[in-house]
Amino acid sequence: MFVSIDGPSGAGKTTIVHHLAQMLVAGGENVHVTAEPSKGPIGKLCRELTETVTGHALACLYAADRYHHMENEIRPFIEEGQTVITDRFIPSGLVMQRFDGIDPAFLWQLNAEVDRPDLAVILEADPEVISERLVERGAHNRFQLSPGSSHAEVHFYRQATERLIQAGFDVMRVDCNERPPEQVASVIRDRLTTFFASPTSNP
Ligand SMILES: Nc1ncnc2c1ncn2[C@@H]1O[C@H](COP(=O)(O)OP(=O)(O)O)[C@@H](O)[C@H]1O
Ligand SMILES: Cc1cn([C@H]2C[C@H](O)[C@@H](COP(=O)(O)OP(=O)(O)O)O2)c(=O)[nH]c1=O
Repeated sequence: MFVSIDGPSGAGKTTIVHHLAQMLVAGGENVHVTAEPSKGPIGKLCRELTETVTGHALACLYAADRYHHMENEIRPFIEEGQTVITDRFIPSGLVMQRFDGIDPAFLWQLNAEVDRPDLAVILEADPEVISERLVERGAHNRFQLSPGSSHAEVHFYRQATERLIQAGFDVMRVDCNERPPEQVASVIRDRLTTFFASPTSNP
């Protein structure tokens, strides 16, 4: 089982991944939590270079990290029978580099050969809500610093989500405006429980 969690900065990805993993482990699942940029060599480069490298070069670097992450971490853990949850995956790749003006069709092509998650969760919240959370938490990157960045990110996410649905991804959109993180995580856990119960999902 492979689950990705994406959504605008401040929507709650890292918080929800933590709660979801705890809930699944408590329910007896073997869970491996990971994130992008990954902890691998290309992910390390991504982290070092996001503030200074832009545009197509950065988009290619994040895509390279994703392919390497998939081959060297995600697939092996899935093959071991673990449930892999990643904090950011393809949807982030379709969204973040748009801040540098990259064409969504180019981003789609760059990510076209990446394994699809069994469930791509998109956390949704209004721009006003996430920008408030970001002020409280602090910005993590240059994309979160410009005024109106939350509005732009929410808009890019809507477009990316529509594209994923159109391409046949199993997308779960979760409203994170009002619900506390534990409740968001339990809504996702309930959806995953239906996967675990299905005879084809756990060979
Ligand atoms: N559902 C929620 N309701 C209220 N606050 C939340 C919720 N989810 C996360 N937060 C808070 O919002 C901030 C951003 O959360 P974080 O998990 O870092 O988001 P992301 O990883 O999407 O950038 C943190 O301070 C976190 O405690
Ligand atoms: C996966 C991915 C991440 N990023 C960037 C966005 C962030 O700067 C960084 C991930 O940082 P992170 O700490 O996950 O951001 P936040 O918690 O605020 O959501 O990587 C991209 O630009 N493209 C990508 O494809």
